Amino acid sequence: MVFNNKVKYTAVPLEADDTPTKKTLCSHCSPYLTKKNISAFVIILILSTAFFLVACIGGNFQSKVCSDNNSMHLISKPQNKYHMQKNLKIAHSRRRLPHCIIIGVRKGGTRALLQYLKIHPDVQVAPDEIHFFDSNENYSKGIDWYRRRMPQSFDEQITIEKSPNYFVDWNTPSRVKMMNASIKLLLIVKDPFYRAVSDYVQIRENRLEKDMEMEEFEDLAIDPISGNVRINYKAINRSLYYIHTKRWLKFFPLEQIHIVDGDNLVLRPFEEMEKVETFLGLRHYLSDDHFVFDRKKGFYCIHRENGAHKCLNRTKGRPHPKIDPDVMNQLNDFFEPYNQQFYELVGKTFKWPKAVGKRSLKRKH
Ligand SMILES: Nc1ncnc2c1ncn2[C@@H]1O[C@H](COP(=O)(O)OS(=O)(=O)O)[C@@H](OP(=O)(O)O)[C@H]1O
Repeated sequence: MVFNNKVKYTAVPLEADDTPTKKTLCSHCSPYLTKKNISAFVIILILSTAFFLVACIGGNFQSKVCSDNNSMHLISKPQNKYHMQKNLKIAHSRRRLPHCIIIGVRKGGTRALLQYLKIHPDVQVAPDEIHFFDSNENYSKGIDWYRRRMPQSFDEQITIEKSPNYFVDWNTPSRVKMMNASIKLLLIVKDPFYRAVSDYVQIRENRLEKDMEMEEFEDLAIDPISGNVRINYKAINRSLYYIHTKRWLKFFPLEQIHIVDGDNLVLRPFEEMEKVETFLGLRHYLSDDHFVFDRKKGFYCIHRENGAHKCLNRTKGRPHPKIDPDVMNQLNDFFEPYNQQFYELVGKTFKWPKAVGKRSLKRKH
Protein backbone atom coordinates (compact mmCIF):
# COMPACT_ATOMS: atom_id res chain seq x y z
CA MET A 1 0.00 0.00 0.00
CA VAL A 2 1.29 3.44 -0.95
CA PHE A 3 1.11 6.21 1.63
CA ASN A 4 1.22 9.80 0.79
CA ASN A 5 3.32 12.34 2.68
CA LYS A 6 0.47 13.39 4.90
CA VAL A 7 0.27 10.10 6.70
CA LYS A 8 0.47 10.57 10.44
CA TYR A 9 2.48 8.13 12.54
CA THR A 10 1.55 7.36 16.06
CA ALA A 11 4.34 6.83 18.51
CA VAL A 12 5.00 3.20 19.30
CA PRO A 13 5.90 2.42 22.90
CA LEU A 14 9.46 1.33 23.32
CA GLU A 15 8.43 -1.59 25.39
CA ALA A 16 5.69 -4.09 24.82
CA ASP A 17 3.18 -2.31 27.04
CA ASP A 18 0.33 -0.58 25.34
CA THR A 19 -1.44 0.92 28.47
CA PRO A 20 -1.19 4.71 28.58
CA THR A 21 1.10 6.02 31.33
CA LYS A 22 -0.76 7.53 34.44
CA LYS A 23 -0.13 11.21 35.04
CA THR A 24 1.42 11.31 38.53
CA LEU A 25 2.09 14.46 40.52
CA CYS A 26 5.84 14.08 40.24
CA SER A 27 8.15 11.92 38.29
CA HIS A 28 9.31 9.80 41.27
CA CYS A 29 5.87 9.58 42.99
CA SER A 30 3.79 6.45 43.33
CA PRO A 31 1.67 5.84 40.24
CA TYR A 32 -1.46 6.03 42.49
CA LEU A 33 -0.70 9.59 43.50
CA THR A 34 -2.76 11.15 40.76
CA LYS A 35 -4.90 14.28 40.94
CA LYS A 36 -7.96 12.12 40.32
CA ASN A 37 -7.16 9.76 43.22
CA ILE A 38 -6.41 12.60 45.61
CA SER A 39 -9.69 14.35 44.74
CA ALA A 40 -11.63 11.12 45.30
CA PHE A 41 -9.92 10.62 48.66
CA VAL A 42 -10.70 14.18 49.78
CA ILE A 43 -14.37 13.80 48.77
CA ILE A 44 -14.67 10.50 50.68
CA LEU A 45 -13.02 12.11 53.72
CA ILE A 46 -15.42 15.08 53.66
CA LEU A 47 -18.44 12.83 53.21
CA SER A 48 -17.49 10.47 56.05
CA THR A 49 -16.73 13.39 58.40
CA ALA A 50 -20.11 14.91 57.56
CA PHE A 51 -21.85 11.57 58.16
CA PHE A 52 -20.05 11.14 61.47
CA LEU A 53 -21.06 14.59 62.67
CA VAL A 54 -24.67 14.19 61.58
CA ALA A 55 -24.87 10.77 63.25
CA CYS A 56 -23.35 11.98 66.50
CA ILE A 57 -25.33 15.17 66.73
CA GLY A 58 -28.52 13.63 65.46
CA GLY A 59 -28.15 10.82 67.97
CA ASN A 60 -28.52 8.09 65.38
CA PHE A 61 -25.92 6.13 67.19
CA GLN A 62 -24.58 6.49 70.65
CA SER A 63 -21.17 5.09 71.12
CA LYS A 64 -17.74 5.90 72.32
CA VAL A 65 -17.04 7.03 68.77
CA CYS A 66 -18.73 10.27 69.71
CA SER A 67 -16.73 10.72 72.85
CA ASP A 68 -13.28 11.33 74.14
CA ASN A 69 -12.57 9.02 77.03
CA ASN A 70 -10.42 11.48 78.88
CA SER A 71 -12.70 14.41 79.07
CA MET A 72 -15.97 13.93 77.29
CA HIS A 73 -18.98 11.95 78.23
CA LEU A 74 -21.20 10.28 75.66
CA ILE A 75 -23.19 12.71 73.67
CA SER A 76 -26.71 11.99 74.70
CA LYS A 77 -29.56 11.56 72.30
CA PRO A 78 -30.98 15.00 71.71
CA GLN A 79 -34.53 15.50 72.85
CA ASN A 80 -34.94 18.88 71.21
CA LYS A 81 -33.09 21.55 69.35
CA TYR A 82 -31.68 22.97 72.56
CA HIS A 83 -29.95 19.70 73.33
CA MET A 84 -28.60 19.79 69.80
CA GLN A 85 -27.16 23.21 70.49
CA LYS A 86 -25.53 21.82 73.60
CA ASN A 87 -24.09 18.92 71.64
CA LEU A 88 -22.83 21.07 68.80
CA LYS A 89 -20.62 22.92 71.22
CA ILE A 90 -19.43 19.80 73.04
CA ALA A 91 -15.85 20.28 71.88
CA HIS A 92 -15.48 23.40 74.03
CA SER A 93 -16.91 21.92 77.19
CA ARG A 94 -15.17 20.76 80.32
CA ARG A 95 -16.02 19.37 83.73
CA ARG A 96 -16.28 21.93 86.49
CA LEU A 97 -17.27 21.96 90.11
CA PRO A 98 -20.95 22.73 90.71
CA HIS A 99 -22.16 26.32 90.75
CA CYS A 100 -25.24 25.13 92.61
CA ILE A 101 -26.15 22.13 94.75
CA ILE A 102 -29.61 20.78 95.52
CA ILE A 103 -28.96 19.87 99.14
CA GLY A 104 -32.30 18.21 99.85
CA VAL A 105 -34.54 17.45 101.44
CA ARG A 106 -34.88 13.77 100.73
CA LYS A 107 -38.33 13.03 99.23
CA GLY A 108 -38.95 16.74 98.83
CA GLY A 109 -39.05 16.51 95.03
CA THR A 110 -35.30 16.84 94.40
CA ARG A 111 -35.34 14.64 91.29
CA ALA A 112 -38.21 16.56 89.70
CA LEU A 113 -36.38 19.83 90.43
CA LEU A 114 -33.17 18.54 88.85
CA GLN A 115 -34.94 17.15 85.79
CA TYR A 116 -36.80 20.41 85.26
CA LEU A 117 -33.56 22.37 85.55
CA LYS A 118 -32.01 20.05 83.00
CA ILE A 119 -34.44 21.37 80.37
CA HIS A 120 -32.75 24.76 80.55
CA PRO A 121 -30.10 25.16 77.83
CA ASP A 122 -27.78 27.00 80.22
CA VAL A 123 -27.74 24.19 82.77
CA GLN A 124 -25.91 20.88 82.92
CA VAL A 125 -26.76 18.45 85.70
CA ALA A 126 -24.94 15.52 87.27
CA PRO A 127 -27.32 12.60 86.64
CA ASP A 128 -26.33 10.63 89.75
CA GLU A 129 -26.31 11.54 93.40
CA ILE A 130 -22.61 11.90 94.10
CA HIS A 131 -22.58 11.91 97.93
CA PHE A 132 -19.21 13.60 98.01
CA PHE A 133 -19.59 15.74 101.11
CA ASP A 134 -21.61 13.32 103.26
CA SER A 135 -19.45 10.27 102.73
CA ASN A 136 -16.02 10.22 104.37
CA GLU A 137 -14.92 7.60 101.88
CA ASN A 138 -15.84 9.75 98.87
CA TYR A 139 -14.64 12.95 100.48
CA SER A 140 -11.22 11.44 101.08
CA LYS A 141 -10.91 10.84 97.31
CA GLY A 142 -10.43 14.58 96.87
CA ILE A 143 -11.97 17.44 94.95
CA ASP A 144 -10.74 16.21 91.56
CA TRP A 145 -12.64 12.98 92.07
CA TYR A 146 -15.74 15.10 92.64
CA ARG A 147 -15.04 17.26 89.59
CA ARG A 148 -14.68 14.20 87.40
CA ARG A 149 -18.21 13.17 88.34
CA MET A 150 -19.62 16.42 87.01
CA PRO A 151 -21.11 16.71 83.54
CA GLN A 152 -19.39 18.53 80.72
CA SER A 153 -20.43 22.16 80.60
CA PHE A 154 -19.62 25.28 78.61
CA ASP A 155 -18.43 28.60 79.96
CA GLU A 156 -21.89 30.14 79.78
CA GLN A 157 -23.57 27.19 81.53
CA ILE A 158 -23.97 26.33 85.18
CA THR A 159 -23.45 22.89 86.66
CA ILE A 160 -25.77 21.42 89.27
CA GLU A 161 -25.66 18.28 91.37
CA LYS A 162 -28.14 16.94 93.89
CA SER A 163 -27.57 14.72 96.88
CA PRO A 164 -30.61 15.01 99.20
CA ASN A 165 -28.79 13.68 102.22
CA TYR A 166 -26.55 16.76 102.35
CA PHE A 167 -29.32 18.68 104.11
CA VAL A 168 -29.21 16.54 107.25
CA ASP A 169 -25.53 15.60 107.22
CA TRP A 170 -23.44 17.13 109.95
CA ASN A 171 -20.19 17.53 107.95
CA THR A 172 -21.59 18.76 104.68
CA PRO A 173 -22.13 22.53 105.24
CA SER A 174 -18.53 23.22 106.32
CA ARG A 175 -17.13 21.03 103.55
CA VAL A 176 -19.24 22.75 100.89
CA LYS A 177 -18.15 26.13 102.22
CA MET A 178 -14.52 25.09 102.02
CA MET A 179 -15.03 24.23 98.35
CA ASN A 180 -16.93 27.41 97.45
CA ALA A 181 -18.19 29.93 99.99
CA SER A 182 -20.34 31.72 97.42
CA ILE A 183 -22.05 28.65 95.98
CA LYS A 184 -25.83 28.76 95.46
CA LEU A 185 -27.91 26.19 97.30
CA LEU A 186 -31.38 24.88 96.54
CA LEU A 187 -33.48 23.33 99.29
CA ILE A 188 -36.83 21.85 98.34
CA VAL A 189 -39.24 21.17 101.19
CA LYS A 190 -42.78 19.87 101.38
CA ASP A 191 -45.39 19.27 104.04
CA PRO A 192 -43.37 17.56 106.82
CA PHE A 193 -45.98 14.88 107.53
CA TYR A 194 -46.34 13.77 103.88
CA ARG A 195 -42.58 13.95 103.43
CA ALA A 196 -42.12 11.63 106.43
CA VAL A 197 -44.62 9.14 105.00
CA SER A 198 -42.89 9.29 101.61
CA ASP A 199 -39.55 8.62 103.34
CA TYR A 200 -41.08 5.63 105.13
CA VAL A 201 -42.56 4.27 101.86
CA GLN A 202 -39.14 4.39 100.21
CA ILE A 203 -37.45 2.50 103.05
CA ARG A 204 -40.29 0.00 103.19
CA GLU A 205 -40.02 -0.72 99.47
CA ASN A 206 -36.26 -1.20 99.71
CA ARG A 207 -36.68 -3.62 102.60
CA LEU A 208 -39.51 -5.56 100.99
CA GLU A 209 -37.38 -6.01 97.87
CA LYS A 210 -34.84 -7.74 100.10
CA ASP A 211 -37.58 -9.85 101.75
CA MET A 212 -37.11 -7.93 105.00
CA GLU A 213 -39.99 -7.13 107.33
CA MET A 214 -41.10 -3.57 107.94
CA GLU A 215 -43.22 -2.21 110.76
CA GLU A 216 -46.18 0.06 110.13
CA PHE A 217 -45.47 3.79 109.89
CA GLU A 218 -47.55 4.48 113.00
CA ASP A 219 -45.47 2.05 115.09
CA LEU A 220 -42.21 3.62 113.98
CA ALA A 221 -43.31 7.23 114.36
CA ILE A 222 -44.94 6.91 117.81
CA ASP A 223 -43.36 5.29 120.85
CA PRO A 224 -45.92 2.65 121.95
CA ILE A 225 -44.98 3.01 125.64
CA SER A 226 -44.80 6.79 126.09
CA GLY A 227 -47.13 7.60 123.21
CA ASN A 228 -44.69 10.37 122.20
CA VAL A 229 -43.43 11.10 118.71
CA ARG A 230 -40.07 9.47 118.11
CA ILE A 231 -37.97 12.49 117.21
CA ASN A 232 -34.97 10.34 116.35
CA TYR A 233 -36.84 8.21 113.84
CA LYS A 234 -35.08 9.36 110.68
CA ALA A 235 -38.25 9.80 108.63
CA ILE A 236 -39.52 12.18 111.33
CA ASN A 237 -36.22 13.89 112.06
CA ARG A 238 -35.57 14.83 108.44
CA SER A 239 -38.87 16.74 108.45
CA LEU A 240 -37.62 19.08 111.19
CA TYR A 241 -36.53 21.65 108.64
CA TYR A 242 -35.87 24.33 111.24
CA ILE A 243 -33.14 22.33 112.95
CA HIS A 244 -31.27 21.40 109.80
CA THR A 245 -31.64 24.77 108.08
CA LYS A 246 -30.33 26.52 111.18
CA ARG A 247 -27.14 24.49 110.93
CA TRP A 248 -26.69 25.45 107.25
CA LEU A 249 -27.24 29.10 108.10
CA LYS A 250 -24.18 29.00 110.36
CA PHE A 251 -22.13 28.54 107.20
CA PHE A 252 -24.12 30.30 104.46
CA PRO A 253 -26.21 33.47 104.42
CA LEU A 254 -29.90 33.03 103.60
CA GLU A 255 -29.43 34.89 100.30
CA GLN A 256 -27.44 31.91 99.06
CA ILE A 257 -30.19 29.40 99.86
CA HIS A 258 -33.36 29.34 97.80
CA ILE A 259 -36.22 27.39 99.32
CA VAL A 260 -38.41 25.65 96.77
CA ASP A 261 -41.97 24.79 97.71
CA GLY A 262 -42.12 21.08 96.87
CA ASP A 263 -45.92 20.91 97.16
CA ASN A 264 -46.27 23.77 94.70
CA LEU A 265 -43.71 22.19 92.38
CA VAL A 266 -46.09 19.22 92.12
CA LEU A 267 -49.11 21.43 91.40
CA ARG A 268 -47.57 24.31 89.45
CA PRO A 269 -44.09 23.37 88.26
CA PHE A 270 -43.66 26.39 86.01
CA GLU A 271 -44.40 28.83 88.84
CA GLU A 272 -41.72 27.32 91.11
CA MET A 273 -39.18 26.95 88.31
CA GLU A 274 -39.50 30.59 87.35
CA LYS A 275 -38.39 31.55 90.86
CA VAL A 276 -35.51 29.08 90.67
CA GLU A 277 -34.35 30.59 87.36
CA THR A 278 -34.37 34.05 88.95
CA PHE A 279 -32.39 32.85 91.96
CA LEU A 280 -29.79 31.17 89.77
CA GLY A 281 -29.49 34.22 87.53
CA LEU A 282 -30.67 32.21 84.53
CA ARG A 283 -32.64 33.76 81.68
CA HIS A 284 -36.31 32.85 81.86
CA TYR A 285 -36.54 29.95 79.51
CA LEU A 286 -38.93 27.40 81.05
CA SER A 287 -42.58 27.91 80.27
CA ASP A 288 -45.88 26.17 80.93
CA ASP A 289 -45.42 24.40 77.61
CA HIS A 290 -42.56 22.35 79.03
CA PHE A 291 -44.91 20.56 81.42
CA VAL A 292 -47.83 18.29 80.76
CA PHE A 293 -50.03 16.66 83.36
CA ASP A 294 -50.07 12.89 83.04
CA ARG A 295 -53.33 11.48 84.41
CA LYS A 296 -51.99 7.97 84.75
CA LYS A 297 -48.90 9.08 86.65
CA GLY A 298 -50.83 11.69 88.62
CA PHE A 299 -47.98 14.19 88.21
CA TYR A 300 -46.64 16.65 85.72
CA CYS A 301 -44.16 15.26 83.22
CA ILE A 302 -41.77 16.92 80.80
CA HIS A 303 -43.30 17.77 77.46
CA ARG A 304 -41.00 17.00 74.57
CA GLU A 305 -40.94 18.76 71.23
CA ASN A 306 -41.96 15.58 69.39
CA GLY A 307 -45.20 15.53 71.40
CA ALA A 308 -44.12 12.70 73.71
CA HIS A 309 -43.64 13.32 77.40
CA LYS A 310 -41.17 12.00 79.92
CA CYS A 311 -42.28 11.26 83.45
CA LEU A 312 -40.07 10.51 86.42
CA ASN A 313 -39.56 6.81 87.03
CA ARG A 314 -41.79 4.58 89.12
CA THR A 315 -39.90 5.30 92.35
CA LYS A 316 -41.27 8.86 92.19
CA GLY A 317 -44.93 9.27 92.88
CA ARG A 318 -45.47 6.01 94.74
CA PRO A 319 -48.84 5.35 96.38
CA HIS A 320 -48.83 6.08 100.12
CA PRO A 321 -50.51 3.94 102.77
CA LYS A 322 -53.47 5.41 104.61
CA ILE A 323 -52.20 6.64 107.97
CA ASP A 324 -54.28 6.48 111.15
CA PRO A 325 -55.88 9.99 111.39
CA ASP A 326 -54.99 10.24 115.12
CA VAL A 327 -51.34 9.64 114.34
CA MET A 328 -51.53 12.13 111.50
CA ASN A 329 -52.98 14.78 113.81
CA GLN A 330 -50.43 14.04 116.51
CA LEU A 331 -47.60 14.39 114.01
CA ASN A 332 -48.99 17.60 112.56
CA ASP A 333 -49.19 19.05 116.10
CA PHE A 334 -45.65 17.88 116.74
CA PHE A 335 -44.31 19.52 113.57
CA GLU A 336 -46.22 22.77 114.09
CA PRO A 337 -43.71 24.65 116.34
CA TYR A 338 -40.78 23.54 114.18
CA ASN A 339 -42.67 24.74 111.10
CA GLN A 340 -43.32 28.16 112.64
CA GLN A 341 -39.66 28.52 113.56
CA PHE A 342 -38.69 27.48 110.08
CA TYR A 343 -40.98 30.12 108.51
CA GLU A 344 -39.37 32.79 110.69
CA LEU A 345 -35.87 31.58 109.95
CA VAL A 346 -36.27 31.66 106.18
CA GLY A 347 -38.77 34.52 105.98
CA LYS A 348 -41.27 32.48 104.01
CA THR A 349 -44.57 30.85 105.01
CA PHE A 350 -45.85 27.49 103.81
CA LYS A 351 -49.39 26.18 104.10
CA TRP A 352 -48.63 23.20 106.36
CA PRO A 353 -50.31 21.01 107.30
CA LYS A 354 -51.78 20.56 103.88
CA ALA A 355 -55.56 20.53 104.02
CA VAL A 356 -55.87 17.69 101.56
CA GLY A 357 -54.10 14.39 101.09
CA LYS A 358 -51.98 13.30 98.20
CA ARG A 359 -54.79 11.48 96.39
CA SER A 360 -57.05 14.54 96.57
CA LEU A 361 -54.21 16.64 95.23
CA LYS A 362 -54.03 14.43 92.19
CA ARG A 363 -57.78 14.61 91.62
CA LYS A 364 -57.66 18.41 91.45
CA HIS A 365 -56.33 18.30 87.88
N1 LIG B 1 -43.29 15.39 88.53
C1 LIG B 1 -43.17 14.54 89.54
N2 LIG B 1 -43.27 13.21 89.33
C2 LIG B 1 -43.15 12.37 90.38
N3 LIG B 1 -42.90 12.74 91.65
C3 LIG B 1 -42.78 14.05 91.88
C4 LIG B 1 -42.93 15.00 90.86
N4 LIG B 1 -42.78 16.22 91.39
C5 LIG B 1 -42.57 16.04 92.68
N5 LIG B 1 -42.58 14.74 92.99
C6 LIG B 1 -42.39 14.22 94.34
O1 LIG B 1 -41.04 13.84 94.46
C7 LIG B 1 -41.02 12.89 95.51
C8 LIG B 1 -39.69 12.19 95.51
O2 LIG B 1 -38.76 13.13 95.99
P1 LIG B 1 -37.23 13.06 95.67
O3 LIG B 1 -37.02 13.06 94.20
O4 LIG B 1 -36.59 14.16 96.42
O5 LIG B 1 -36.82 11.65 96.28
S1 LIG B 1 -35.35 11.18 96.68
O6 LIG B 1 -35.02 11.80 97.94
O7 LIG B 1 -34.44 11.56 95.61
O8 LIG B 1 -35.48 9.72 96.81
C9 LIG B 1 -42.20 12.02 95.22
O9 LIG B 1 -42.61 11.41 96.43
P2 LIG B 1 -43.61 10.16 96.48
O10 LIG B 1 -44.92 10.69 95.96
O11 LIG B 1 -43.68 9.73 97.88
O12 LIG B 1 -43.02 9.10 95.58
C10 LIG B 1 -43.22 13.01 94.68
O13 LIG B 1 -44.15 13.43 95.63
